[in-house]
Amino acid sequence: MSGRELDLDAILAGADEPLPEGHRSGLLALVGRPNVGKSTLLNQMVGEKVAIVTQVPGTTRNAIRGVVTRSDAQLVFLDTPGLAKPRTLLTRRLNELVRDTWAGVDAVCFLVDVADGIGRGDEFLAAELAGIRTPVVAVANKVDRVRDKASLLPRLARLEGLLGEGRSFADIVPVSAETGENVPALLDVLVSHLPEGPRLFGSGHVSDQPEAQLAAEILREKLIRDLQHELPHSVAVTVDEIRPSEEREDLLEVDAVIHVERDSQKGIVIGRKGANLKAAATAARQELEVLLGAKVFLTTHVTVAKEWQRDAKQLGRLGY
Ligand SMILES: Nc1nc2c(ncn2[C@@H]2O[C@H](COP(=O)(O)OP(=O)(O)OP(=O)(O)O)[C@@H](O)[C@H]2O)c(=O)[nH]1
Repeated sequence: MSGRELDLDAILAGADEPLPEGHRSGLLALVGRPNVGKSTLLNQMVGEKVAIVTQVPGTTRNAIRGVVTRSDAQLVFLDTPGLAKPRTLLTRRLNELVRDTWAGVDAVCFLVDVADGIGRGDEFLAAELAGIRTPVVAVANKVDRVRDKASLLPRLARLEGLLGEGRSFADIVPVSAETGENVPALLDVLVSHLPEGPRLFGSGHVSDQPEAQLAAEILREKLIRDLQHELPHSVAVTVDEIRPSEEREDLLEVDAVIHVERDSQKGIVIGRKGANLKAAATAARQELEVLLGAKVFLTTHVTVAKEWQRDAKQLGRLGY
């Protein structure tokens, strides 16, 4: 009968999996001029656990390009669009959004092609990256194509100075995305720049709209964080879709349903004068705006799941 019941189980099972102490997680922006090897690197990093995912149709600009889940860490890679020449008000605004994303992620992974050499496209991006506080890890890709290994050192030295005076890369890691050489070391370096925290995605479940799933998990994490003493794990969150607002082009609408098991838990989730729910929803919205690169309008609805599941007639009326 109700697929909804199964969904809840899957979400709760994934989110409750025990994680080792010191587990890290975070968002990373993958930045680099066209053809430097971003897709190749991502495929190499995610390996079999690949979760290359489609973009939310509409105004979402930061697609989740891949999720790397290890036993000790989870890395969520965002692909931000390229910066355009700031000729019009629109391109200026769009560039601002890209910069906001770079500022809001935990680390930026900046790829260059050391075989081809560093060019004006890289310099342009580096100048933009120099203005943010987020740690930037420079990845010198395509080392397999540099035949004369002695020439690698001056190339890396040039890369080192690229951010300009007073600003340096958090790390510089030479790799070959094609052969996989040194890619495990790069992953370790990236993980070292992430904060401690639980997985953003449950264990391997990636839906056909992973941004919606991630939105649900972010809100659940905020609720659990605030209410863990009163509400041990008996809360699930579902988001069916993220859709562009019909009224405002730059706005995404997210409707979240919070499922609890008992009426008493509903009161706890909502809190006095709605304070608990408001605090969790605000924190979740702020994180989602970074993730999706757009303004987010988040609505929440709390429902007592057990009662729904028991009442077959009611479920029928609701279309389950
Ligand atoms: N030899 C070699 N080739 C590579 C390496 N990484 C990527 N390539 C090749 O470089 C080309 C571009 O790689 P992509 O991964 O598509 O580059 P991208 O940065 O995702 O490109 P855009 O989607 O245009 O931004 C492809 O032909 C890859 O096979 C590498 O480490 N060594």
